[in-house]
Amino acid sequence: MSKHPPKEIALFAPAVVGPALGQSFAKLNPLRLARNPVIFVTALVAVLTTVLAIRDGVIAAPNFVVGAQVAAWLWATVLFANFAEAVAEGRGKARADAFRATRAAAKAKVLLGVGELFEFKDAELLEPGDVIIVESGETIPTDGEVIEGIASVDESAITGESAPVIRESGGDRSAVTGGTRVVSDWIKVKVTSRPGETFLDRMIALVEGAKRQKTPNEIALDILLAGLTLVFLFVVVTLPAFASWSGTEVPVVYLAALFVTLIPTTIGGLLSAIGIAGMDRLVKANVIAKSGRAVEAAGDVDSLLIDKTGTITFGNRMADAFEPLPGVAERELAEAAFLASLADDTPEGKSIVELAQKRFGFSPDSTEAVTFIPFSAHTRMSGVDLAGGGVVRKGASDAMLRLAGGVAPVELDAIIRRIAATGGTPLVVVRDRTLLGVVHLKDIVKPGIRERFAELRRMGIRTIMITGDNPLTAAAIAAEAGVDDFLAEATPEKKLELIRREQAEGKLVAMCGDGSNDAPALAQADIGVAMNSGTPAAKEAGNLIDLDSDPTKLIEVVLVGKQLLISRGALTTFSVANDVAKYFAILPALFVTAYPGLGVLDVMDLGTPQSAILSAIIFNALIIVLLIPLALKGVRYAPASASQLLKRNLLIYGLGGLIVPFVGIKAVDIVVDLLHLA
Ligand SMILES: Nc1ncnc2c1ncn2[C@@H]1O[C@H](COP(=O)(O)OP(=O)(O)OP(=O)(O)O)[C@@H](O)[C@H]1O
Ligand SMILES: [K+]
Ligand SMILES: [Mg+2]
Repeated sequence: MSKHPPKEIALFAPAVVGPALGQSFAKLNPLRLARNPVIFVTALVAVLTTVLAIRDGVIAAPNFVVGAQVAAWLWATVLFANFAEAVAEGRGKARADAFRATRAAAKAKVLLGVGELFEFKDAELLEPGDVIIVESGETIPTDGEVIEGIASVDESAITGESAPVIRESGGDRSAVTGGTRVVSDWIKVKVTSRPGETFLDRMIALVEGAKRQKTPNEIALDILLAGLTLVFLFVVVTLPAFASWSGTEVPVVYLAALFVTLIPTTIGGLLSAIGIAGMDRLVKANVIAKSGRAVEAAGDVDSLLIDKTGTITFGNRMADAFEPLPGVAERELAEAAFLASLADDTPEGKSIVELAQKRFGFSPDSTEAVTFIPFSAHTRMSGVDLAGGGVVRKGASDAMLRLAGGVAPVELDAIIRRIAATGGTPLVVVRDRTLLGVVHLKDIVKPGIRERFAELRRMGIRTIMITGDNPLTAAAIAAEAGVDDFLAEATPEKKLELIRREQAEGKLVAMCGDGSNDAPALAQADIGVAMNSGTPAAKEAGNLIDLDSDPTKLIEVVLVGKQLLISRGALTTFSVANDVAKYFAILPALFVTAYPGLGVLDVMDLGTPQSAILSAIIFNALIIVLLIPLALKGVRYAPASASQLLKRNLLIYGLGGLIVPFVGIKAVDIVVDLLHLA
């Protein structure tokens, strides 16, 4: 049964915390520490203070007791930062382990190309191009494309969704994933993945964060934090000169403590945990991100391109009626539509065949030898060339009018308008350049979609519906769904062009899609969400994959991205603001003998200079641990404009960051005093 990873992994689940504690020490490896400049510098200072403490111990200097404690707390600071990252990674690892357990070490039935003859082969030895047969009850051994047959497939091992899905040849539901199970019927599958490179393999690596790269934003923030560190280094190394000029001598360990409290250790320690947690939140929403960059970009998206059919509408467009032009019998129209759909394995084509059979009892075998012209999103039509020279086509009205070489007769126009006004798709049927009439394909706007678009508008995101349908149908659906704009009669080229145009205006564009036709647009978009049910080409081109194949998921992806950016901003603000209190703690402690006037800075009225320094360094370490839950869960986010959010966060995290340490350091100082630590 389903071993899908649990959705909720408790923040400090023992299975995560245990290994994370070990990892905190493993991450002391200088090569790993060096990835994080602020924490690396903190570790260097910890080494320095440790050496000084040993020296002071040997010569029994009076500074020893405080110095040794400072060194210990500096190591704790580094370990806490490592722990934050390890906990964030641990949640991903726990999910990856659950996925790993579903990997089947099955035997595959490889067809030999002669009838139904097959031989058994180890699943790990399957090569792209092999054709396998998978029958009811069997696990699909690797990724592939259905080339024959139709089956319901239980994908719960990967998606956690228990309802089986249909997988069939042709169309956009032909991709199957290794590790899922056929629950009825059979399918012939052409293998598309190399051993070890299946979707499940890659998903495990992504969820685990094994190849996590820093995003450009993270690198930029790292550079900024490193710059701040350098500035404070300069400040601190010049202090002894001032001090000696005024006749005070400041012990090096105090300077070291001051330095570490001043540099942005809080955000430095939590930065990578915030990024990992963002990707983990997406996994929880059943979306796999191929890069952290895609998640961040989602948070900044300006325009959202959304397919009409199947995304805004339910998309199982079904033929509902044959509407002939005056002078054409309904049966004649139905027969032409039937012929033009015989080899059309799109849902639209199949439904036309069904309707024609139901109404007029046509049978597929009675047809003359024919050449089939499959549907393509470029031509927006499909049909047959009959052996006797007849040409039958059905398709979008503009395409059919071009084919028939004329303008629409008023009667045709009236039918098209009537169908389009209800949001239906009119398919015009032409036989030998004669317009016969229209097939009415029905579609329904999904309930609740309007509210979701309203939510996006509140976030300042523009929604654009794209469809291959005619402008009238598009306008009807657009109005009903409440999108901001639409592009009708779209071909894959026009989609691509629209994305490029938006990007040229400096906008960040997101889109989702499932068909091979969508692959170029998915690749061009800044955020391309591919449906898991889609074609392998689409999944390859997207930078996010939605395991539930729910196109409205884009909205959640945007929310997670926004929350990631806002969490990082809020914690950076907090981190910088939070250092201010430390000047008030440490500066008076260092210089109050030389400059008694500095005593006014000691607003916290701390016990002794030593306890002040120790309290500041202890608080500086503890705040990292205290903020881990916030870094992992993310700052609360409700749709609002950027300026509202900025105001709110400056108030909470800026002001909070200023005030909290005054209270915190004072509290630690009281404890330090009580325990006579300094
Ligand atoms: N099987 C088919 N045979 C002939 N014409 C079709 C068929 N399916 C769709 N069409 C016509 O081609 C047009 C384009 O179809 P396409 O699938 O590219 O876009 P769409 O489904 O209308 O919109 P979306 O981009 O939202 O999926 C349709 O609007 C319809 O008029
Ligand atoms: K600090
Ligand atoms: Mg379509």
